[in-house]
This record gives sequence, C-alpha cells and structure tokens, in this order.
Amino acid sequence: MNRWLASVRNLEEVSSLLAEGPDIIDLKEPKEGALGALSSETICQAVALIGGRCPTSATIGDLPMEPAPICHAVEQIAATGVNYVKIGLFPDDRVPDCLIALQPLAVQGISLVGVMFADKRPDFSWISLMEKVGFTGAMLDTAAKDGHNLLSHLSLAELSGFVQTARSGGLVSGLAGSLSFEDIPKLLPLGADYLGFRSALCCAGQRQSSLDPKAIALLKRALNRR
Ligand SMILES: O=C[C@H](O)COP(=O)(O)O
Repeated sequence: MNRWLASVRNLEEVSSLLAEGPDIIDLKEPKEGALGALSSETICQAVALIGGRCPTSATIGDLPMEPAPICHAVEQIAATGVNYVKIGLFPDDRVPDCLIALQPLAVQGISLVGVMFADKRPDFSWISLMEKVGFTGAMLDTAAKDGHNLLSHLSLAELSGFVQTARSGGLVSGLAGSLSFEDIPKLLPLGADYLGFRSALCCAGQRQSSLDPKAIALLKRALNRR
C-alpha cells in the first residue's frame, strides 16, 4: 500500500495539500504536541473547505488517560464532521478503561483510531481491545518529536507485527513518526494501510515550519504517487 496521510494545521495548508492528492488530510496543531488539537471551529472550516474531496482525520490533543474527558473530546471533534477521530494512547493503567468507555461512541458510528507511541512502550495487546470495542484503526507514531523517528524505536519485525495484528483484527493500520523519504522503501513492504507524515512535508523537515512543495513532490515520488 502506498497511501499517505498528511498532517496540516490551518486552512492555507489544507488548500495547498488538497491539490497533491493525499489519501487522508489529518488536522492537528504540531506545536501542541504529537497529537495537538486544533479548535473545533478550524476543523469545521477545514472539513467544509475539503468538501468530501478527501477523507479527513483530527486529533483530540495529548490528553491524560481519563475516560470522561477523552470521551467528551472525541464527541466534540466528531461533531465537526471529520471522518476519523484520533486518540493518543499513552502508557497508563487506565488505557483499557478509556477504550471500553469509548465503545458507545463507536456504536454511534464515530470512527475511532487509536494512536500508540513507539517511544512510549506501546502495548500491542491494546489492539485486540480496540477491535472488541469497535475502533476503525490503529496507528503507531512517536510522542517525542526529537529527531528520533519510528524506526529508531521499533524494528521492522516489530512494525510488521503491529501491522499484522491490526489487520487480523480488521483494523486499518498506519505508521508515522518523523518518517523521511529514506524510510519509505523500508516501510512499504510491511503493508500498512497508510504512512503518515508531517515533518517530511515541511521546510527543512521541521514539523512546525510551513509546507514545502519540493519536499511534498519528493515524498510523492518516493511513494510512487505522482
Ligand atoms: O499522523 C502523522 C503525524 O502527523 C506525523 O508527524 P511527523 O512526521 O512530524 O512525526
């Protein structure tokens, strides 16, 4: 699979990315952390601007693993009309409680994606619970954006295990975490449904910088998506 998810932070970035044909436009604020949230208002405006031309996802922010606030945030983000709501699963005894608390929202039809962090001792046993409670997808990302990427934390064999486990549970899978063009040929054979990018799309590979059209063209070439 050579589908790609592109994380963007504002309407200007949405407009420029739309023409590049990403498979998912992911709405998030990079300066607020790995899964920093944009305001509901900005997400609503982005969803309207995209107008169904591309599936969308948005993040709820890097929240503590407390079931009630997480469910509340998911409902708020889902109300914007975004297709997928991404929830960061940080290592904590309460992760299973959070996943179980989200089940009614999945039943209501909110498409949930659980994001685990390669640099935060991800527990792949959460994948089967995500499946049981009706999640749509599971992603791996990195929490610290400190120059270490996904492959500096997990081996290709471990990443392959993640993809296979998600697939056997019927979950869409995604891999992200400061991925660069050089990582793409190593990761494509693993067969994840999506590879996710922010840093690689930006000037000088800095995720808080603006999008760089040359970097986007290189990335699409590496994905064989021209
Ligand atoms: O969901 C994907 C992330 O936005 C990836 O961001 P990153 O490439 O800066 O780690």
